[in-house]
Amino acid sequence: MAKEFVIKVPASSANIGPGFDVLGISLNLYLTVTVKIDPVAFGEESRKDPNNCIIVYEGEGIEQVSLRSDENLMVQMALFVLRSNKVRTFPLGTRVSVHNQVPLGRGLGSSGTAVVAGVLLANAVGEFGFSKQRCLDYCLMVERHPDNITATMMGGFVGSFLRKLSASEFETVHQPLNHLLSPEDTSVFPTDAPLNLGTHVQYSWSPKIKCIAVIPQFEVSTKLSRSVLPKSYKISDVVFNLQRLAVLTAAVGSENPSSDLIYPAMQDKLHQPYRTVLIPGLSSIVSEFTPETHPGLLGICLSGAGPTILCLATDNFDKIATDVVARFNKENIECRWLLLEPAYDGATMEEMSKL
Ligand SMILES: Nc1ncnc2c1ncn2[C@@H]1O[C@H](COP(=O)(O)OP(=O)(O)O)[C@@H](O)[C@H]1O
Ligand SMILES: N[C@@H](CCOP(=O)(O)O)C(=O)O
Repeated sequence: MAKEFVIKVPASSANIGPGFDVLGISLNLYLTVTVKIDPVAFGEESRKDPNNCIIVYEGEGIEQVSLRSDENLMVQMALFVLRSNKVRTFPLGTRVSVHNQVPLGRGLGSSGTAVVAGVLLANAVGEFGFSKQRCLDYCLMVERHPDNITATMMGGFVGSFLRKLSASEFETVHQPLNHLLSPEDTSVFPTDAPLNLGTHVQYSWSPKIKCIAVIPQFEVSTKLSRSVLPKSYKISDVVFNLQRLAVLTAAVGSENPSSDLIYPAMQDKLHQPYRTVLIPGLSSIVSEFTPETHPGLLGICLSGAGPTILCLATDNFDKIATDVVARFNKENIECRWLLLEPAYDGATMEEMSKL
């Protein structure tokens, strides 16, 4: 029996200034995965792969993403979920065609899209019928900051936290990633993901607010960008962020969003100041661009772990974006920019046919 389905997963921008590892918004830029399971058409070819999975890829990341099923993050993630549920490989004749619009290593949550797509892929292939909440558990085993993943999966503007783990859950969750994703012995099924690892809420977002993403032409991996952060913080810096976080989450949902509230509420002392060493121009950009210099601008911050800059605005999108690009150009950094909106549906899976 042949089967076809399409998985569509939006990009995300995490942190939004003060919400480090807490806030995320899904954006209408997509990783789209078309899956065909057809033993007659693809059985012979898929047999060449130890996991019966043919991967075809186009779009962002084409030069760097591995097409081997045991090295590709999305497919590794799907295999982890399949094996957690006692299914060793994909069905014979599985062909996964990826079209990716999400640039890699730019702070737009590409790894989150790959992880979420992988879990939905396994859910569909294995016919497990997991809810999105259960799918999140598998994602949060691998990405231990819930901000991107939760926004990408659930859609819209989202706040989230991870729950406290028992000692045995801690061991399950914190095992080395290669034990989970590239196990040496594929005959041993991994311990299943603990239940309800993440809790989230979806906040209101004014339809007047658009997201300008200014995307530099260089990559900063999230791992590197987290390595420059301090191990502990001054209480005054933590309080600075908490105060702004509380105001920001309500201010962006207002019918008439106010830059008087949003601009100062998007300031941060927990991650951006430390990441300036990796992103030339960052500290000037987030301080020099204001609602006074650029009417229509509501607030400006680093997107995720960077290097993309996120500007929230209600007007003058071209002017704001091209001026940020010009500021990066002064640092000899080329950029492109996109005008984006929240992707409210989050990740979706549509079954096309079952023949
Ligand atoms: N579509 C994809 N398919 C497979 N792997 C991907 C895909 N997108 C991202 N990745 C993996 O995620 C890495 C980037 O993740 P990360 O450093 O967290 O940056 P980002 O800010 O884009 O999430 C890539 O180097 C690659 O290993
Ligand atoms: N809170 C994380 C978010 C990383 O987002 P990404 O889009 O860069 O993967 C962080 O700031 O490290």
